[in-house]
Amino acid sequence: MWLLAVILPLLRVYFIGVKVLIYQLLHKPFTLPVLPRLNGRVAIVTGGAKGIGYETSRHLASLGMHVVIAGNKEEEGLKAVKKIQEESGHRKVEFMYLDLASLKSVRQFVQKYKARSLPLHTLVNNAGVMLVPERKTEDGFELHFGLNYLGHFLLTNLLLDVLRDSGQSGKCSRIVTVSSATHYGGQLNLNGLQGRSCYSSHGAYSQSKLALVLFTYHLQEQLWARGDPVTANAVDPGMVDTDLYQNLCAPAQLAKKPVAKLLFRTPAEGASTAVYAAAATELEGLGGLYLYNGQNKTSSASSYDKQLQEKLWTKSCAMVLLQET
Ligand SMILES: NC(=O)c1ccc[n+]([C@@H]2O[C@H](COP(=O)([O-])OP(=O)(O)OC[C@H]3O[C@@H](n4cnc5c(N)ncnc54)[C@H](O)[C@@H]3O)[C@@H](O)[C@H]2O)c1
Repeated sequence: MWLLAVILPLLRVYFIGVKVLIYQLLHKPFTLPVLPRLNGRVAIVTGGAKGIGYETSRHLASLGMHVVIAGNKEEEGLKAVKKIQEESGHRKVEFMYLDLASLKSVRQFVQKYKARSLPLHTLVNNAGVMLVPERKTEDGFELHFGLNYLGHFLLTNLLLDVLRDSGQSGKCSRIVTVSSATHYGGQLNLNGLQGRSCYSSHGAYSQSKLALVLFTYHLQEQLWARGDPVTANAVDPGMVDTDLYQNLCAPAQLAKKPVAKLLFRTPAEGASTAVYAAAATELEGLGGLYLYNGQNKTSSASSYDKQLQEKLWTKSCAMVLLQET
């Protein structure tokens, strides 16, 4: 039983990792097309202070966007802001505190943001943690599920009215959610979402990334049904050399270093699909996509299961105490 619950998710994640690395060995990183200027438009990038999020923030700022880096490490966030401002000469970059592992913090962030009466044209749900030993969020949820998925679920829902009001036909607001190839190995355990009897950090991470894809597709259906000028897409950055791998065990860390040098994407390359989803003209009005290396790909079979999407949505609303619409 333990073997199945712990070893199988680990093997699945490593198998997927090897497949991604082979792909990256054989394919060049995606090159961004020329993107339009986005002066006057506002973006929030969660976890935008480092790694893929930092590169996403930097690129969106270079297109003229007002970028709000939302994160739980103030010093790191302010440093990132300064660096982007100095490099680009673009002043409209700022940090706002947001701890996605706390539903209270998510609500406070949204309250503060709304009090400023700023519009919101792009929300990049990027922040995440991976392979963390068993831990719970402030609200008692398994950490990967609570932070990577539920925090973003609540954040997006609370910001939907601003996104809706800021979008218009032909110029939709955009929600870009960073998932991962590990979602292909993810299994959503609706009866044990808050943790498993045998904890697997690999299973927990994959589950949270699958939940993000299910959420994106269901959200897009709702947006279309209401005729809202907002689109929602999921992106997969590939395997990227960032601090996300800090929780790998020591031997895996050692093995990762040379492999990462050769085969991992740089954070800027990893960010390119998120930037593409956030800004590309050819994606105007398109939603419910799973973008990888700049292309629309098929996500896992279970991510298209409409019943599962609905059940997850209903359960998530109950978990974050949000009234279902
Ligand atoms: N690096 C990869 O190979 C890879 C592959 C697939 C998907 N991803 C996804 O890309 C996203 C970015 O990861 P990365 O590789 O840049 O890692 P990273 O560790 O460099 O960045 C993660 C960011 O999330 C933020 N964060 C963590 N906990 C938070 C919290 N409680 N509240 C708010 N922010 C928090 C961190 O401060 C950091 O800015 C993640 O969602 C990750 O799952 C990464």
